[in-house]
Amino acid sequence: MKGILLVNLGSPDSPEPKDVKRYLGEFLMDERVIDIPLVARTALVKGIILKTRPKASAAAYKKIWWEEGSPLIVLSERLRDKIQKQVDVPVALAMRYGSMTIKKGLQQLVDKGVDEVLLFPLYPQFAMATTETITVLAEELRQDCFPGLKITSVPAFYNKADYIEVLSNSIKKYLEGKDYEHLLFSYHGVPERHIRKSDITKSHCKIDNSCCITPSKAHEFCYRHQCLEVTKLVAEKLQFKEGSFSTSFQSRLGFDPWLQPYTDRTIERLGKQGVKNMAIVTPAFVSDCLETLEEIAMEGQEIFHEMGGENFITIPCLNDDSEWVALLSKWINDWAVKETITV
Ligand SMILES: C=CC1=C(C)c2cc3[nH]c(cc4nc(cc5[nH]c(cc1n2)c(C)c5CCC(=O)O)C(CCC(=O)O)=C4C)c(C)c3C=C
Ligand SMILES: [Fe+2]
Ligand SMILES: [Fe+2]
Repeated sequence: MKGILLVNLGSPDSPEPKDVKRYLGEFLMDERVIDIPLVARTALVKGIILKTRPKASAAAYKKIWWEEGSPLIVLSERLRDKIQKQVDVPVALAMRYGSMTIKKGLQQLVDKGVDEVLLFPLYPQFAMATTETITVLAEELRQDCFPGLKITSVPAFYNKADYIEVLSNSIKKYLEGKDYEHLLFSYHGVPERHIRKSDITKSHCKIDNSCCITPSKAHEFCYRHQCLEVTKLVAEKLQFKEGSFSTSFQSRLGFDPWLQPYTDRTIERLGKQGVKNMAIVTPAFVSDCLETLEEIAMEGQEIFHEMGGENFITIPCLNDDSEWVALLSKWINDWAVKETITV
């Protein structure tokens, strides 16, 4: 029997510093997130980051935490439940980090008689820290704990026409009747080094103005290309005028160069340039989370107001939007019934 495992990033068990510390320890010790040798990673994460960051992160989590739990987890559960109503195969949900492990998710499916799993990383764009870390861990678990299981992974779906349509519709619906001069597409950043490491040609990605718009097979695994492409395809679909939208990257950590331009500096610049009304959308996340609800909707808004901006519109992620649920259910049904994955 077939079954689906949806996988999102994860959250701490609670917004208390001890739970945030445990969660960040697992997250940041992932070699596909902080991709330096183990000894240096351990020294950096355990010796420096985990000594100070959990307290500050816990304070941020407390500002956005819901009565039912972490927004990212609650919204992912709502998505799973709605999809389950539209597909005939069992749907489970797991998180790459934290207590809702991929191992538990696979076990839930196996307990229901599943022997063929569609592994669905809930990330539109490929990155070492998104799709790759999930598929690698799932394969390790299959070999170690579930040798009889067949696992098929859904690749990044950033350029699929039906995904772009659903995303565009949600942006359009949310902005209907609202006044704004500029729409910023803000994606989670990654260190530039990650882009070079994922370049399968080992020569294409220069992280300049041209590589990501010059056709290359590197783009199948280029996070920067895939982010820029989502902006381009949505802007084409919604017929945005040149100059009325742009792309930036948020949530950088540490001192290495990360993808630019940075979101906080872009918001600052827009405010300084006299933009009074801006909107912001965050298409690297399918569920609202700390990075959208705190970093963008709270901190981003504060920066904009300090720079003289007046109206800051944050567009929700796709969350459990009905068109999004219908699209994911269609992709799943195509796989379960027709043996094909259209994504
Ligand atoms: C597109 C998705 C994500 C990528 C790529 C990504 C890369 C990445 N992240 C960090 C460090 C942190 N990220 C944090 C939170 C966080 N990150 C993502 C998604 C991506 N991260 C999400 C959805 C969240 C929110 C989780 C939630 O519970 O709501 C955090 C924790 C918060 C904080 O202390 O700032 C850290 C740290 C690195 C180093 C990285 C590298 C590629
Ligand atoms: Fe590129
Ligand atoms: Fe992150």
